[in-house]
Amino acid sequence: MVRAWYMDDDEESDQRLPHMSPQLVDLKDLEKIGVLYWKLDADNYKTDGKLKKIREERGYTYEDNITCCPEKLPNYEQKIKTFYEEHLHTDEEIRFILDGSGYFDVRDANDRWIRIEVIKGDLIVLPAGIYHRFTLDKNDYIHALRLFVGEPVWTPYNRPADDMQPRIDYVRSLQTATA
Ligand SMILES: CSCCC(=O)C(=O)O
Ligand SMILES: [Fe+2]
Repeated sequence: MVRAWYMDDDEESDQRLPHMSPQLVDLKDLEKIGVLYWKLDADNYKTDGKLKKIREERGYTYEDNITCCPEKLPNYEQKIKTFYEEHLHTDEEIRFILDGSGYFDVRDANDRWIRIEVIKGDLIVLPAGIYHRFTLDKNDYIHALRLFVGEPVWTPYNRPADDMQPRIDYVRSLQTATA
């Protein structure tokens, strides 16, 4: 099961540390803010049909993969910095972790940081318009599939991006969800 928690207030120390407060977050809480999660078999996903089914249901037609580690990611230092700047996208961010681990941080409805630990076999979908960021953990390694609906657009829009339509739509969806 995915592990998630509210982050502690320590903004000084290494982003790669867990920054775990005692307040845990469960899947239902993640669903309320539009974050979806599945546990799949990362060794057999090509043949067991489960990812295929999700892809068909959600229209994920595009796929490539990304390896984040100093040796494999071109422009590593810059990319790691960019991933950790608070941003949103106009589309879902979909990652299936094939190996390694890391943290996706997402803002909850009250603007508090929730840290989601992702490990091998985790498929996570962040909704369009959610403010978020990504960091590697102390193992400095993750290998993930990136999925997308149609031609991929990876552009991050750093906060503040409150006037963008996907942000407006996302905020509205939160209000409906909690009404
Ligand atoms: C887990 S994949 C690495 C991070 C990433 O692709 C992103 O933040 O866009
Ligand atoms: Fe992102």
